Amino acid sequence: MIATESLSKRFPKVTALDRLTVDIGPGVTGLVGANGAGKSTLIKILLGLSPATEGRAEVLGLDVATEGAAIRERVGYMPEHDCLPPDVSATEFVVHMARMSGLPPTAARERTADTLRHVGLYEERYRPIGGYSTGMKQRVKLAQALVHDPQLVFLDEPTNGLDPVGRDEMLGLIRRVHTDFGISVLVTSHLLGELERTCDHVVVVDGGKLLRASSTTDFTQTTTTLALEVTDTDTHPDGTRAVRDALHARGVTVQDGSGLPGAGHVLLLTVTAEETYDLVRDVIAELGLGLVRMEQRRHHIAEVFTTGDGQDERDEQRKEAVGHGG
Ligand SMILES: Nc1ncnc2c1ncn2[C@@H]1O[C@H](COP(=O)(O)OP(=O)(O)OP(=O)(O)O)[C@@H](O)[C@H]1O
Repeated sequence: MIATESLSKRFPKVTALDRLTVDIGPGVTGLVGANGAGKSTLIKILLGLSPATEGRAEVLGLDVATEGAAIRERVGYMPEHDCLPPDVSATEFVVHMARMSGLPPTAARERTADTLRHVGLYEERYRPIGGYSTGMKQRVKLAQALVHDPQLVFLDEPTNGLDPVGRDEMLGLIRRVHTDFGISVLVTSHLLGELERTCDHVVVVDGGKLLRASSTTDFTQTTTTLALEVTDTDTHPDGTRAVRDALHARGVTVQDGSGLPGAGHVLLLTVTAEETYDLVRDVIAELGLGLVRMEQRRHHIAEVFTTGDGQDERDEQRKEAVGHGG
């Protein structure tokens, strides 16, 4: 759906995108990064609204440098900032946007009614937008991005300004944009946890650079830690040590987790493949020990942000994003 190759955007004082190469397929993809990471800049380049300084990019096989208009016909865009006229109703506004994208009057009205219903605006749709809550405004912005039945939508921070309930509702809507209509979605957020729940794929950018791109399950599975606690027996008075030695002998790296508060005799091991679980089960059975606890500590995407040098000015934002995202 989207392919970029060494894409850079330099402003006089800042490099917003730095040789970004990424491929994004169909489905719901999250573009994650702290404020200023370059997400909005990337979206504007992909829509053909802002030229890249270097590199190239394609959206739906169309070149962003030369085919911006064709891209915007096929792609919906929900901008980050409030851009709605306060004195017209949602219906009037969305019909207008549908007409702007080339739909004839009747089709524009029908599509508007369907789309507003889909995003959860009913009677309120006839009232002026100026009196809407933030959540309702976000829904109108989403509706105008969908009304011309695009193949792909770019949603820039759609949960901004929403309370937790509003956020969950918006994330549910975004999921349904794909499942109900087959429209692929690129959604940005600085809140990592919410994209982890909503997206099939996640692309993480930091300081304009690609930090990581993979499926959401890869993100979480490859970093799963297993906490393990076993009983002691007469044969193995220190069951924890026996398991650790046996797992070591089979090439599994095990850490002693007993230093952790309240952890007791706990071993921590990194699960790299499905077979690790079988191996653990076999080792415990062979030693004749009882299993007290086997618990997954699922790591979050947020952790990709904690592996850097931890020194630059983006740190505070990362921490904030991690804190809100879990
Ligand atoms: N028109 C511009 N002129 C100069 N600098 C810009 C311009 N647009 C963006 N930038 C800078 O480029 C960097 C990336 O900005 P961008 O808006 O793409 O980030 P973002 O990840 O979308 O964050 P946010 O969610 O805060 O918008 C920032 O340092 C920003 O200040």
